[in-house]
Amino acid sequence: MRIQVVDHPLVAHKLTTLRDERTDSPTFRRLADELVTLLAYEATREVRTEEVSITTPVAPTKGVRLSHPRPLVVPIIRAGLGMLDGMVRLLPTAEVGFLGMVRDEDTLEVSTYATRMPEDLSGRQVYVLDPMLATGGTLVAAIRVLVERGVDDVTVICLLAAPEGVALLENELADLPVRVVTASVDERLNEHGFIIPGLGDAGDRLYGTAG
Ligand SMILES: O=P(O)(O)OC[C@H]1O[C@H](OP(=O)(O)OP(=O)(O)O)[C@H](O)[C@@H]1O
Ligand SMILES: O=c1cc[nH]c(=O)[nH]1
Ligand SMILES: [Mg+2]
Repeated sequence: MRIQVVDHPLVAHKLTTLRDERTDSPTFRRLADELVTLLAYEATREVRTEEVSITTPVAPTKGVRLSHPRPLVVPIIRAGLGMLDGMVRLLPTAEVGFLGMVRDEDTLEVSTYATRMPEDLSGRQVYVLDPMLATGGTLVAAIRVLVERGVDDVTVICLLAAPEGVALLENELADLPVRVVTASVDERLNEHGFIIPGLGDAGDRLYGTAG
């Protein structure tokens, strides 16, 4: 597994406001959307392309276009939905599949409550969107589903990661073609499985359901 922390002043600036407890839901949604687009620019560096011949108004030339089949983008519902628009802004022709997953707040065990994706994903390149990589349980389960369906290239985009979650992915998915792109690897998890310093509960902050 490879991990890339995007080191860019605009990413750091937006992430700081996102973390701030005073940031309201509308601002949080907008910043998450903007951050994803910045992270996606790095995350799509290895998107599959093919050469094409075109003619400009003055001369023939060669260029590239996205290969077929197009990449599949999979937001992990619920919080990952807050990243979808920012991603498809860069990849407007991507196919979109959905995985609904939630972790039990006490045991931190993950369960899957919705799956809406093509059955056969043989040879597909996939971008998984989930703002938080905490214990890593959610992403390990999600990536296993994708790989079982034939996916051979997975890039995860998350806003924040914890070292514990990164280690779990490294251990559990060691032999799989997985790359994680994030704005930060934070210090640690607390006793409730929350990222420290983190940004709190991403789903609650996106959708105003805290408290
Ligand atoms: O790495 P993990 O320890 O598995 O935790 C990360 C998961 O927790 C959050 O989802 P949550 O279960 O709160 O669901 P929600 O998106 O519906 O709020 C977050 O969006 C991740 O999916
Ligand atoms: O810090 C965390 C950990 C898991 N899920 C969240 O939304 N936040
Ligand atoms: Mg949540």
